[in-house]
Amino acid sequence: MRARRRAAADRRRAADHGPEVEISASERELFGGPLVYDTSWSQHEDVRYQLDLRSMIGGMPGLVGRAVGLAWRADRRATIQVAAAELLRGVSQALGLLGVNWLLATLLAGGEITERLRDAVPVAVLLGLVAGLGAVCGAVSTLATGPLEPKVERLARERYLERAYQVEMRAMEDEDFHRLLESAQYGATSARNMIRHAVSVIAALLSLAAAGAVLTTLHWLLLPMLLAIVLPRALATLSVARRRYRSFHRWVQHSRAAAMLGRLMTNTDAAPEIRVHGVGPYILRHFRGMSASQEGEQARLARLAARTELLAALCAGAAALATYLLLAGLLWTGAMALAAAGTAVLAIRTGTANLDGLVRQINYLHEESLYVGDLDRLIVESEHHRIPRGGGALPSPVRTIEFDRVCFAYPGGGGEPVLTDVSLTLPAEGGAVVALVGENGSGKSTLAKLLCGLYLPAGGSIRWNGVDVRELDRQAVFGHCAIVHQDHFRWPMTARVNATISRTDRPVDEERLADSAAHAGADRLVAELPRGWETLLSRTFKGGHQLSGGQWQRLGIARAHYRDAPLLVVDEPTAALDARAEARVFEQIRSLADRGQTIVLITHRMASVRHADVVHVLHEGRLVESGTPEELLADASGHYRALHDLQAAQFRPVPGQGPGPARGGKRPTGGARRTVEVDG
Ligand SMILES: Nc1ncnc2c1ncn2[C@@H]1O[C@H](COP(=O)(O)OP(=O)(O)OP(=O)(O)O)[C@@H](O)[C@H]1O
Repeated sequence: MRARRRAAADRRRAADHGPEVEISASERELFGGPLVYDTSWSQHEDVRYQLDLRSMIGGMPGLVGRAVGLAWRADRRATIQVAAAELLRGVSQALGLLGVNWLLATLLAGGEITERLRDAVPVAVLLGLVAGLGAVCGAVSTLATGPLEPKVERLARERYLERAYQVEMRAMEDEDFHRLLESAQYGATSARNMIRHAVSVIAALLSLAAAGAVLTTLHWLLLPMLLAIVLPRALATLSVARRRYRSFHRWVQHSRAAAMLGRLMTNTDAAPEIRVHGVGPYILRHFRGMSASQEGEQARLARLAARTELLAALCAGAAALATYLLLAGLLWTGAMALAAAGTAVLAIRTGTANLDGLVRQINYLHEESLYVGDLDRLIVESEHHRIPRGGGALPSPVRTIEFDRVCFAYPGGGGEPVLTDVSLTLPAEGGAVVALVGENGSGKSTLAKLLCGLYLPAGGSIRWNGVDVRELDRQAVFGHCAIVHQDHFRWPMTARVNATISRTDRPVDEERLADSAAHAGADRLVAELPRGWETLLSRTFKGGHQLSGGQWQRLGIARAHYRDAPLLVVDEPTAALDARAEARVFEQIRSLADRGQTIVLITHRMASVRHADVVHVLHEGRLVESGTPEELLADASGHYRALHDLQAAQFRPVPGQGPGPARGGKRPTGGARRTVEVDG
């Protein structure tokens, strides 16, 4: 017997949890097996279905209190307005119920009907006034909640964004911190949602309390009876919600993959292949296949929900029947007047009306509070990772920046050293081109980032005129530097913003802007744009314009020039430029150095390095050679020489083939190549 009961319980539980999600044929074919999405940023997927009735009721005051706290910080006046309006609405509901009781008692009292009607008029007027008060309170609450919600969201988002840009780069690359950053981004929207859910919860609770209070005044037994009606429905709502969330969790990868297939069909980049290679029907077939299995799951959930709700309705119905029998008994024995019984029926209906909504709202409130909790945690955590404020002023003028046995490893790099014992001195006064060369991954860009203060060394020190960078005001260090990067960011804004965003601390200087554009060879490009500097450089918006990679690169160079910083780091500046533009950039770099700026040039083009004043060669994170280009070339067994010779060899003529045509000429059918000497 017991075994049979246990088996039945197991079957029920299995039906509740649902079958393991089977790998569909589409999933196997398209993705090579079961999909597992990285949901590590969302730490709360499972919390939704851990919530039970007890923890829900216990946690409710804290949750509502938290929402009120958020609202209070955003707008005290609006918070008071909402609270007062909701409270008054609850009171008006209780008064309304009592008024109905009074009205019924007057109408059902003995005596002439005309007399009874006359007596009922003032009560009816009072009831109307109370109902009007309730309606006005509802309107006031809506009016105040409208602007309050976005204000709460804005404040929370501002806190988030502020912290996001004020932390060290190191933190941005720390896996745990980044996960928190991802998770906390939902905190602002959740804070806003909390206000809405909290207002609904307060309104429903007050309505329930009003009904409960009136029932208690009518007969003490009626309150437990109300709870007996309410409880099964509350439990059913929770159970259906939990089941839905559990299913969501299991099927999330499936539905996301199906949605992704849908998006691929409308993707502009994929559009040519979809048409020419006939990919459309193939994707559509798999989309249909993946969607069909989800439809089955939805049907299963609907069956279970129908069963649970029916069961709950049966229990609630039995409790309601018992309540009405009790009312009949009380009427029969004369323990309750007919008018009071009528009011009780109305109070029971009022009390149970918004119940499903109430349970759901508390559930949401709980869930949203977890994301708001993440935001709070981010605020605390980011304090530990914040770029220190204050610090010593930069020495003036900065003469040298010295790396002394600098070691560095990226937080996400598994502790692998990227720079080891790097010691070098950069002249920071009088103008110079300092080139950093080395193979891919040798640490050149990392060294440049340390130079600009984006990272602090893990070992050794970086000293500005002998002062450790850790003791300096980092904002001042940033202020001393400008960066041109091959992958510089393309701001989806106007050309003007793209060139001047490097100096937002002062109004745009038109003269300097024109000078920067000319310097970067971007002046003609801008003149040809449909709206010149005001042209929007983003296709996301109507009227936006798209630049080519090389054109973006020129704007990036103009941006760094516009910043007008004493130290300019140029990291592979010419990767997307044509040969003429490239030659021009290197000429400009030299002229900037001649005018007093220090240029740190990172490049693989050995031909451009020959104009540098000093070259540092990195190999596997170590500084292996330093010197002028001539000195380094003279060392036949050196790294620099090896890199140089390798690149020069690519331009030598292929044996047996004659010299190529003149620059810009057409290549003859014989396949001859142009000979270019890399170095003098
Ligand atoms: N943000 C990062 N997190 C973890 N590792 C990184 C990060 N950036 C770079 N690295 C690693 O550090 C090493 C040095 O990279 P770096 O970009 O400094 O080299 P590089 O000499 O500039 O290379 P390239 O010539 O290819 O631009 C590489 O092994 C790279 O994988």
